[in-house]
Amino acid sequence: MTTNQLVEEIRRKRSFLCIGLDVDLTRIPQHLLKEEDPVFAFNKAIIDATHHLAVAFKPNLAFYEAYGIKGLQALGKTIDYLNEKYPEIFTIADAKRGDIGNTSGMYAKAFFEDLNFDSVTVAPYMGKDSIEPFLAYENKHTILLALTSNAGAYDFQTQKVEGVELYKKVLEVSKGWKNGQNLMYVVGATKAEYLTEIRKIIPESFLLVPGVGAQGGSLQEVCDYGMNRKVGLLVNSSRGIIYASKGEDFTEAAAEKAKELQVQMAGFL
Ligand SMILES: O=c1ccn([C@@H]2O[C@H](COP(=O)(O)O)[C@@H](O)[C@H]2O)c(=O)[nH]1
Repeated sequence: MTTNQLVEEIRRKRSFLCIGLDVDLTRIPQHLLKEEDPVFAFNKAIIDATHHLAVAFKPNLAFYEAYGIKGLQALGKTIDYLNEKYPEIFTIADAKRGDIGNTSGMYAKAFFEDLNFDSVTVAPYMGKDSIEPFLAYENKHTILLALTSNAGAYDFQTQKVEGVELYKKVLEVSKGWKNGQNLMYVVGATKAEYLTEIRKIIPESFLLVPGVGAQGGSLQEVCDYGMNRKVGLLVNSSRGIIYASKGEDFTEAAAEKAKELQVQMAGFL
C-alpha cells in the first residue's frame, strides 16, 4: 500500500487508528480456548468487529513467538485473513528487527515476501547497512524506532551525542538514506511534547504512535503537536481495545472502545 492510499483510507474512514493484536491467552475470553486455534479465532473476531473503525492492524511478534510454531501459524493466518478479506487495511509487523545486512535481508524477506506485511518496525542501533535491506523493498514501509514510549527511552534516545539528542540524530541521518522517503518512525504518545521538534526534522513522514490507552498517552497532545497536512499519524492502542471485556461480549466491547477513539480522531481531521 502506498502512503497516498493510506491517507485516502484515513480520510474515508475518518480514522487514523491502529489496533494492536497482542494476543495473550491468559486474557482472552475462556470460551475461545476450546477453539482449534484460539489466537486466530480471537484475532478474526476482533478484526471483523473493528475493521471499519481502524486503518491499520499491528500484531506484535512477541505475542506469537511466545506460543512457538502454533503462534507463528496463527500470525500467518491473521495476516492472510487481513490481506484477503480487508486489503484496504495497512498491516504492521511490530518485530523491532535489525542486524548485519545479510541477516536483515532475511528478516525483510520474511516480513515483506513470505508474510506479505505492508511494513515492519526496525531498530536503528546497528545503522545504515542494517536498514538498507528493508528499504530495498520500494513498495513496502520500514518503521524506524525513534523515540519510544517506555521510560527507558531516556537512557539512550534522549542523551546527547556531540550535542545532539540520539533520537534526533536517528531522524536526521536516516532521512538521507536511499528510499528514506519510505521510512516511517515510532514515537511514543507518552513523549508527545517532543513532537514539535520531531516535526521540524521530518515534517512529511508518517509516525506510528503507540502509548494511548493502557500507557496513558494523550491523543489530544499527539494531534496538536504531531499532525501534518497529510495527517501523518497512525495512533495505536492494543490492550485498551482488545481486552475491553473478557466475556462473551468481547467483540462489542472492543468495537465500543475503538469507536470512542475513532470519534475523537474524526474531530481532529
Ligand atoms: O515505543 C513503543 C514501541 C512499541 N510499542 C508496542 O505498541 C503496543 C502498545 O500496546 P498497548 O497495550 O496499547 O500499551 C505494544 O505492542 C508495544 O510493544 C510501544 O508500546 N511503545
